[in-house]
Amino acid sequence: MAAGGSASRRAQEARRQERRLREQWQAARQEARRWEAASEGEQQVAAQLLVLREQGWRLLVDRHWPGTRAANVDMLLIGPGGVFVIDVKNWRAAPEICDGRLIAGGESRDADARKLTAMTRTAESAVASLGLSPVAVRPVMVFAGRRLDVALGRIRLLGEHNIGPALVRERGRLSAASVRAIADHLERVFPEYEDPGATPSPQRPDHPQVPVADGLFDLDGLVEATLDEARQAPIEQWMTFLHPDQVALVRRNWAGPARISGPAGTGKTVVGLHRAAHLAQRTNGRILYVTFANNLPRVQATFLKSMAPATADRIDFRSLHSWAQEYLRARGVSVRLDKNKAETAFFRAWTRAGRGSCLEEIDPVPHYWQDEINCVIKGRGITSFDEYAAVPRRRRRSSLRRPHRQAVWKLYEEYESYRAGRGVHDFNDVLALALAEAAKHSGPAPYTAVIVDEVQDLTLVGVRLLHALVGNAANGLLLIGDGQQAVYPGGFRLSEAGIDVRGDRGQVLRVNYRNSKEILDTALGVVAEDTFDDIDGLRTPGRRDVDLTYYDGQVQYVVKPTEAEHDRALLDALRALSPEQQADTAVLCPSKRAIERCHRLLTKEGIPVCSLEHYDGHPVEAVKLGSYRRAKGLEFKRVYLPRHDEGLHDSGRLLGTGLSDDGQVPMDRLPETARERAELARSQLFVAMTRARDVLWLGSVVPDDGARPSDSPPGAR
Ligand SMILES: Nc1ncnc2c1ncn2[C@@H]1O[C@H](COP(=O)(O)OP(=O)(O)OP(=O)(O)O)[C@@H](O)[C@H]1O
Repeated sequence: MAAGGSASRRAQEARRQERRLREQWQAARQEARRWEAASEGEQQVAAQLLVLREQGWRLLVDRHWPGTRAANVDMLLIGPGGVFVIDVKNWRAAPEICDGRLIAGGESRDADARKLTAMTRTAESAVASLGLSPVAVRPVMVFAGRRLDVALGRIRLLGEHNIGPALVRERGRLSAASVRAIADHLERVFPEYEDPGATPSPQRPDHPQVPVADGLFDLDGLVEATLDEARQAPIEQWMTFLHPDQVALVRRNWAGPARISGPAGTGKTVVGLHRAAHLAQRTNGRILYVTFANNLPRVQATFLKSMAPATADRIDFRSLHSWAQEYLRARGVSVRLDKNKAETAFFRAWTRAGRGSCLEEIDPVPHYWQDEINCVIKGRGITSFDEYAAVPRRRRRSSLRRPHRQAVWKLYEEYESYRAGRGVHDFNDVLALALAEAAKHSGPAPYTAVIVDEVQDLTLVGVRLLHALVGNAANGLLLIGDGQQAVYPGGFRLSEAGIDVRGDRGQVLRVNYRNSKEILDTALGVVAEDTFDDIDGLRTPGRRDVDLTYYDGQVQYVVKPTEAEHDRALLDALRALSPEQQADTAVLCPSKRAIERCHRLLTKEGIPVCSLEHYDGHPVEAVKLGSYRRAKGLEFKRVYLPRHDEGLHDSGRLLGTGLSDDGQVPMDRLPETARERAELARSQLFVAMTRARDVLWLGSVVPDDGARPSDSPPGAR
């Protein structure tokens, strides 16, 4: 279609809108004039808002504020954009914001702002029972006869002529049925106001006493806003409605650090995001929302911006290490993070102190010992051998006697000496330096609240660092995670970080909103035998009880005798998807090598690919491709796991031990470190599988003479 054609259609539509709005405006003016109780300013504002009624909004005027003896709420407006608590001001002087304070005519008007915020909390509580998140309830101060649009913390200050267009422009979050149900509910909770001291008015409702000004209606603004709104997609359901238990967590007052746990897909991140927005609405400070992974903060920031745009600029979404580096730089502490040089330092140390030592008898793979240094020694901030000799090595399977620990310590000291000699830091050093800096810091905390998502992936030092930023302040630290989804070696307990989340400060979510029974059962089957220790010290069986809400969804097993046939089946399945379907599809692989291979396959076939490293949550018409680890915290309608069971066999394979790599070696006969590796590989596969909403595609290569049964791949048994 030529551009001219669509421009003229748009102009026609705008003219139609304008006619309709003119008629609605006339009717609205008549109606507003009948409200004798309302002040002149209120009548004028009401007339502007009544026009919105034709667009699906409900306006409740002059309501009693429940819980008070005789206070009223000027207006409640409920529509596609949410619930708005409106206070109308007819001030002689123009409102101004100075240093975060509301001023008019040189006088502070903060009391008015506080009162409106308190009214909004009453409305929030009223709709929480319907599952409406506080992000959907917003306070608005409207100034009769003025034009303005500014924010004062959570409150939006709008001129009489700006309010209509501003509200129509809000992204659609409530359906017509929800608007009706919420408005009916609020009508009951906020009954009509009857002024106890008022003398009966002599005026008759149909005798207009207060003239409502003509010609001030912002027709152009409203037409433009209506057209804009029609172009916007509505936001996701979960960005407005939660389970009442989730809303309760979002709004809860915790006296100190708190924790939310629960199996995969139970809405932990959803609660975390709503909580971040809620805290940003209630305080003036900044909120830090941290995860271990680099890609997740971008996606979460995108979601939050759609969900609660007014709070977005006060919430920092960061990965822990990038945040820590920036924190150090801002304090003038020099950091020379160099992953490659640190890696070289380790291998030099291994050559000198590891190779040929008693460590090789336990596990000949240097990476196992590199993990020991990273996750156990440095990850826990251990600086003396005595400490290391006594430490419980959580989630590490090998039992190390004193001579082994001495050998590890020697390797650690060699590594540190090489690393320091090269003048570089590793990732653990960055966190340790930041922790030292945070411990020194006095004065106001840089953040009002810190929310940590996927906390099980952090090290003990990482958690201590984030705790140091807010201490035990009320509503300060919230830790969200699930020990079953730990994808890195090692571990810690919250008590070791000095964090106490006993009683109501440890909450568990149990309802899965993401996976169908078939998909979840398949995923749980992978980790069924793996009892895990969570960060609160609780031992939990691998197969957990989960309540399900989502029933559509299927697992597709594709078993082919050769790699070529397997790859062809994958490509055929992906090519059969429409571009919109591809946009909600992920291909996940256990290793970098497997990702590179898949990337070549897909691009050669002309299938558009977006690396998970670059995905930021905005829809892209391309298949997402990345590692199991990078898929953490994300979800897709369709998830493809090519050769999904190979990682399991590789991890069980024992280098130099003579054990077979066909996966048939009984688990209890595998050496401890191989069992640990296999367990970690299963956790990663579990995470990848639980990313699938509608379709989980599990590919396997089993040669015709293969030892493995062809109807049910091992990963799925
Ligand atoms: N109250 C709700 N109503 C409907 N859907 C919900 C609700 N809560 C969460 N969801 C849906 O469930 C999905 C999973 O939520 P979320 O990602 O927060 O779970 P999670 O527990 O953090 O998962 P994981 O630990 O596997 O990363 C969300 O994408 C959202 O679509």
